[in-house]
Parts: sequence; C-alpha cells; structure tokens
Amino acid sequence: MLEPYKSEQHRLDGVLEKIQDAKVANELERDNADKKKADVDAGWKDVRYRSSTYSGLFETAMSVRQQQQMLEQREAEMNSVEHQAEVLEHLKERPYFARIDVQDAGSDVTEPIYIGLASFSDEPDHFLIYDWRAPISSIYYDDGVGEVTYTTPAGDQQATVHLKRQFQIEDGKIETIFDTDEAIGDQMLLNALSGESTTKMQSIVTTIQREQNKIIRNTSADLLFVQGAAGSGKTSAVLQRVAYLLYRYRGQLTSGQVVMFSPNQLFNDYIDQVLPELGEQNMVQMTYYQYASRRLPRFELETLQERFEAQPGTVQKELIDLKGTLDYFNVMQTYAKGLNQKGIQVRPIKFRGEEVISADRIKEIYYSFNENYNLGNRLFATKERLLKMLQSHVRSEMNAEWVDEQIENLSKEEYDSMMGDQEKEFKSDKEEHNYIAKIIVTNEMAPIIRGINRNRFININRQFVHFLKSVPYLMDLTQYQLTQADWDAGVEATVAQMQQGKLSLADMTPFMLLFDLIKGTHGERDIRFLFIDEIQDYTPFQLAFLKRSFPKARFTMLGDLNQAIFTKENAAGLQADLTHLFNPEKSEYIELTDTYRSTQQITDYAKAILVDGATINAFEREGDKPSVKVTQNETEMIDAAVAKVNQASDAHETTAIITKTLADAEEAYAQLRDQLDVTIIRTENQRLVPGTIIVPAYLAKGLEFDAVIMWDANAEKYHAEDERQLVYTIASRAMHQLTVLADQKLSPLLSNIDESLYVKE
Ligand SMILES: Nc1ncnc2c1ncn2[C@@H]1O[C@H](COP(=O)(O)OP(=O)(O)OP(=O)(O)O)[C@@H](O)[C@H]1O
Repeated sequence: MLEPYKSEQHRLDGVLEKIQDAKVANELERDNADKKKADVDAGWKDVRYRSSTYSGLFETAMSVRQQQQMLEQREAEMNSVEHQAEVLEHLKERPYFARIDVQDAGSDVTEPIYIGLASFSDEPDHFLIYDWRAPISSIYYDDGVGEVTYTTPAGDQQATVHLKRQFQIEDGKIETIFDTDEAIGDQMLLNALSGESTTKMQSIVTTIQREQNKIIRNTSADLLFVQGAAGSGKTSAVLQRVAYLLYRYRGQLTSGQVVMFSPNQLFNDYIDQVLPELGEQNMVQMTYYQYASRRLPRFELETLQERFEAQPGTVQKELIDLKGTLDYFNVMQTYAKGLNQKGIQVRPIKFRGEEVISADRIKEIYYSFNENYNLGNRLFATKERLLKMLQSHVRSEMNAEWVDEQIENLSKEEYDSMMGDQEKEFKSDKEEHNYIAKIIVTNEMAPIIRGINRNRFININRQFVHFLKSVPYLMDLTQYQLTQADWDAGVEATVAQMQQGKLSLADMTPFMLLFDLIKGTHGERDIRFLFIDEIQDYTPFQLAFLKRSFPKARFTMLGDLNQAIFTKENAAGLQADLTHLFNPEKSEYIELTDTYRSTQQITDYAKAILVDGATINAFEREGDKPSVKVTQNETEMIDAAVAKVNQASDAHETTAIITKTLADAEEAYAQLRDQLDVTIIRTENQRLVPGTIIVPAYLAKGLEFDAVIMWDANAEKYHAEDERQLVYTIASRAMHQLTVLADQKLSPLLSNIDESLYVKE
C-alpha cells in the first residue's frame, strides 16, 4: 500500500478498535443504568401515603419528590449512555471524514485533528476524533492551508494549517484520500453533488461551504435572515445549524425548544432523517396551518391548496394585502388598548337554558376594575368574580323543582354512590336533601364553570367582527386603495365565512392575535430558537405575531424572494418591515448566491426566467441543456412525457411531473397512469415515494428531483407576470434534467429566453 494510505489505514484500525472497546464499556454501563432504574422503581413501594394530616401530606410529598429526583437523575444517566451508544454506532460506520494539521501560534507542536460526526477520546483530553461542530473544526470549512484564525470560547486563536485532507471511508477501509489546499475543494463538492436524488434529504457535513458555515455557527443574532437562491443550501444549512445549536448549548437546550415552521408536511417528511443521521433528535416541525389549526380548533381554516388556487379580484387582493401589514398589526394593538374602556363583547352565562348572569352584568364587572388593570388582569378578575357568583347561585338553586325531581328519580345505586363510602349521619331529612342537592347542582354546573375558566363568556367571534368594523376609524384605508364600501363588503364576506365555521388565511392570524391580546397571554416562553423556512410566503403581520408568540426565541428566517409563489410581489417589502420588528443591531443578513442543486445548464435556464436577473451563480457541474417541446396536441404532449420518463428510468433517475394546480395534476395522472408507473401527490400528508410522481407546484416547494417535467407550460396556463416566480420555482427543482412541455403555444414567461440556453425539440 502506498503512503499516506498505509499510515492512515493503520491509524484508522487503531481508532476503530478503541471505538469497539468503548462500545463494550457502554453496554456494561447501560446494564448498570437499567439495574439502577429498577432499584428506584422498587423504591416507590416504600413511599408512604399518609394524607389525613397536613404534616403527613408534607412528608409524602417530600418522599415522592425524592423519588422523582432520583428517577430524573437515572433517566438522565440512561439518556446519556443511550445517546453515547448511538454516537458510537454512528462513529463505527464512519469515524471521520477529514483531517487538518494545525499548529497554534506560539506552539511548536503540530496537531493532527481528525473531524467526524462526534467527538471521541480514549483518555481525558486526548481526542481521537473532533466533533465537526467543535470550534477548531471550523477551520476545515472556512480556510485552506496557511495562516488562519479561529474562534474559541476564550477568544480568537491564530494558527497555521499545514495539511488539509479529506477521506472516504467504507466498511472500515480508507477508499480515497484527497489532499487539498482550498477550503472545501470543488472536487469533493462535485462528488457530493453528482449523486442521485433520494426521497430523504442528506446531511452536508462533509462539504459545508464557508457562507453556509456562517449561518450554521451564528449565535449572536436575534434575527438571522438568509436570502438564498433556489438550491443554495438554505434548508441544508439550517438543519446543520440545529445540530450545531444542540451541540453548542448541550445541557441547556433540548430539541423540543427548537421549532421549525416549514412550507408543508411533505417537506417535513423529506427532511426528517437529517438530524437523526447527525446523531441528534429532530426539532419540533410544523406548518403554519397546523399551528393555527391547533389554536383555532373550532374553525375550518383555509388550506394551502385553497390559498394557492384562489383567484381574488383586485379589491379582495388589496384587502388581503392590507391585512398582512404591520400597520394592521398596530391597529389591532390600538383597538385592544381601547377595550380597557369599552367595547368588550360577551355572552350571558346560562344555566339550564336560563340566564343567570346577564351580558350587561358581565360587562359591568369587566369595567368595574380601575384603569390600572390591563386586559389580562381584567379578564382574570372578572373570571374570579363570576365563579364566586356562581357559587352562591348553587345554594339558591338547591331548592329548585328540577333538583327535587332528579332526587326522586335517583336509583339506589346512584344515590349510594353520591353518598360515598363513609357512613354519614344527618340531623334531619332536610340536611340529607341538601347534601344530595348540592352534589346534583354542582355536577350540573361543572361545564359552565369549565366554560368560564376557558373564557367562553367572551364572544370572540363577535369581538373580531367588532374589530373589523372599527378598522376604518383607526386607519386610513385610502392608503391601501380601499374605500369604506370596499371594507364593508370585506367585513360582510368574513362574517359570511365565519357563519360557515371558516376563516381565511388573511383573517386567521389577526383572529388569534385578538384572542391573545384579550387573554393577555404572552406566548411560549420555553421556545429558544425558531426557524421559518420559505419566509417569502409570510406576511409581516404573521411575522410580528410569531415574534410575539415566541418572545424568548431567536429567529432564523430563510427564503428566496424569487420564489414568492403566494405573496408574490409583496415579498420585497418584507425585509424593510423586519427592521421594525427586530433590533437592527442584533439582526444579520446573509445572502447565498451559489447554487448547488442543479447543473450549470439548468441553473442558467432557470435564472433567465427571472427578468431582473438576480445574482445566482451556478456551481460548475455539467449536464444536458433543458429541453423545450411545444406539441401540436395533448396526445403528443403525453407521448413526449412518457418518453422522457422512460429515458430517465433507464438512467436510474427519478422524475417529477410538476403541474400548476391539483386539477392539472389529476388530469395528467388520468392520462399517464395507463402508460407509466406513477404516483400522484394530492395532499401534503402523503409520503414521498421513490419512482415517478406527479405533483402540483405548491407541494413541490423545497423538494428536488433528478429529472423534472414542467407539465403544460402553455400560454393559457402561465401568462400573468406574477406567475414568473412560480415557473422559476418549478424549473429550479431539477437536479440533472429539465423538460418543459407545452401544448400548442409556449408560455410568454418562457418564450423570451435566449435560445442558446435550451434545446428545442
Ligand atoms: N455544502 C453542500 N455540500 C453538498 N451539497 C450541498 C451543499 N449545499 C447544498 N447542497 C445540496 O444542494 C441541494 C439544495 O439544497 P437545499 O434544498 O438546502 O437548498 P434550498 O436553498 O433550501 O433550496 P430551495 O429554496 O430551492 O428549496 C441539496 O441537494 C443539498 O444537499
């Protein structure tokens, strides 16, 4: 064997042996931890339950608490040995992927640093492998050979890098060694990128780029905003960032305190293996729709498909736009403040169909507290008062006829069960009657009490409409090209929707905010990091709302203003609005302009779709030029699609046929299903499957495929200027092959592209 293969293989063998030793030790520890846990479980038997006296209660509580603490400690131990077991398993398969030889300034020793998915040492402070997230590993991603500076917890450190080496290790054998003097060599990246697409996203730890590394390791910003072209690795970077944060704040941060808002469920499914592969647990992932549905369970909310396929008229569009602004957000705050004086909408409290506390009385109580109360305190104090009033109502209700009737109709079993196990002695029949009557009335009242505790006496639907009607008094509608009549018509439309139990996207966030303001809730304080992908599809109102709902979280927002398929042209103003939400001094903006997903040819073509020629640099990976075929009729288009799919399958590549709407996808499916083995993706709740799929564009967001066929890109389907971004999004899903098919006449959005960028078929 040739040097350096021989010596590296020798070292690798040694490390693998030590990993094996550690595995054995770990198994022993796990057995021990299991046993300790069993001891604690047995300890529960010794916990004494004595609750007849106060001191007895206290003693029990202490003893229980002790058990809990022991259990927690054991579980933590278990978790760490369990975690260690997983880490060792990962390391065994792939101990490390790089080596850098580093000589710190002022030292004469050059230390070889081997970088892998996790740290591994055989003795204290003797690291055989360094975690890719360790401070020193940053050098590997950021610098080439020569003088470097890296950040350590103690400050900046100067050093010289003498060697930079990358490995491919397969089954304990070093397959290739690649020495480079650049940051991440193009060759390495090319290798990583020329693979085929899979239904699950892969991690990029071995080839993180310098710009991406900045995103991953940023810990100073309250707002980290990443604008990146399609395929520039935003999603990848952010997933490695989660892994980094979990490492960096180990012990203080759990994966449950990291939340990611993603575009759709399909995408969640696509990315859910990345963190486990890196040896970390997945963060909490949800779509905005899921978040809102959980908070507004009584409403049917506008879905992704409805939102995307809706064709609002001009006025409706302006209404929707206005409802997404920060102005509107502020108007709602002003309105809510005003509710301290007047305007709260309540419903009376009824018991057995009869009003026991009138709406006016509730309002009176609500406004009886002085002006120092805010909405939250006011509501709380009102609740307390109402509950007290109900309690006194129990007494007067006990003599009601219905109670007597119920008592008479009680079976013996029912009666006995109300009396309970203990013998009771009553001085009189009256006393016995009262005892039972109290139970009956209290039971009957339980749902009402629950309702009060849950703020049901606030008529939130009415309150929301009341707010909508107040808007023209609180802001200047003409600024948004709207008249009072336009607004009134909009309110009517919302009311009609609400009567059917529905809420549109434009109304659902304001609705949630209004309720939060009235309740005085300040959101989830436990969440520390919030990630929002595809930020261009959010309105400033939504972002302000999320900021309020997660007050302790640092935000990372990622997006591509060129892929704004929902909010379309409004996206550009977003950045300006963010400066009002986050302290500009604690905000960082990073732009990723190099793209990795597609071949040079596909990127050049996709870029040409965007007229204002955003800065997008293709990574030099060669492939076929995109092909564009305008057919005479539909049959010809179908034949062309079949031929393309077959061609791709012969090359072991998967194809996605991307349509504009779901209806188009259904139509294509009906035409193709007899000739091809295809799966149609109709909803975001489906799973991605290997093989050919047909998918509407709004569900293909964030995904990638070897080959993409843009289905029926004809002039009729795609013509509006604001569909340009959609067309771009579709084209940029392709990694190796892109085919555009159009029946009869090509979309004007594509017909002006320079002919040298594609092949006409
Ligand atoms: N540093 C890297 N090394 C290897 N592959 C990379 C790197 N960065 C990105 N990629 C690959 O490029 C592709 C696109 O990355 P990703 O999906 O993260 O981009 P994105 O910016 O989120 O794209 P979009 O906005 O179009 O959804 C993925 O296949 C990813 O694995």
